[in-house]
Amino acid sequence: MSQPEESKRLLLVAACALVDGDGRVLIAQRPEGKQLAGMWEFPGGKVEPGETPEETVVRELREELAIETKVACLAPLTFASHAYESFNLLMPLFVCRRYWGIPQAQEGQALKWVRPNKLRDYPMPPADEPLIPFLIDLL
Ligand SMILES: Nc1nc2c([nH]c(=O)n2[C@H]2C[C@H](O)[C@@H](COP(=O)(O)OP(=O)(O)OP(=O)(O)O)O2)c(=O)[nH]1
Repeated sequence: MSQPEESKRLLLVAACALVDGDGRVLIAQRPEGKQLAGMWEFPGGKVEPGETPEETVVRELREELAIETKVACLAPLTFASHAYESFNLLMPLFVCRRYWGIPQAQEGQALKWVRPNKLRDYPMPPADEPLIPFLIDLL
C-alpha cells in the first residue's frame, strides 16, 4: 500500500554529470534487481549522514566508476525534485569536467557517453527528464 502523502520521507541523493572533452556526459544503467532497473541515470547516490552532497559525489564516483575527483572540481548545475510513490526525491546535479582515471563500471552497470541532445533516447528515471534541457544549454 502506498504511504499517505504526509508521511513520505525526503530522500537526498547527489548526482553528477561527468563531461568528457567532446561534451558528452556519462550515464550508467541501473542493474537488475534494483528499483528503476534498466533505467539510465547519472552516477551518484544517497547522501550519508555527515556528508555534504559534494563529498557524496566524490565518494560515489570512486565507488561506482573508480575515478578520482575533488569537491572543488564540482559545479552545481540544477536539481531534480520528484515525488516517487514511497519517497520524495531531492537530487542536486553537479557537473564535473576534471577527474582522474578512466571510468570503469565497478558494479556491473553498463556505461555510455552520450551527447545531451541524445539523452532522450535512453530511458531515464522520471526525476531526470527535467534535467536534460539544462545539460543541452550548458554543453
Ligand atoms: N544516482 C542516481 N539516482 C537517481 C537518479 N535519478 C533518480 O531518480 N535516482 C534515484 C534512484 C534511487 O531511488 C535513488 C538513488 O539511490 P542509490 O542509487 O544510492 O541507491 P539504490 O536505490 O541503488 O540502493 P542502494 O545502493 O542503497 O542499495 O535516487 C540519477 O540520475 N542518479
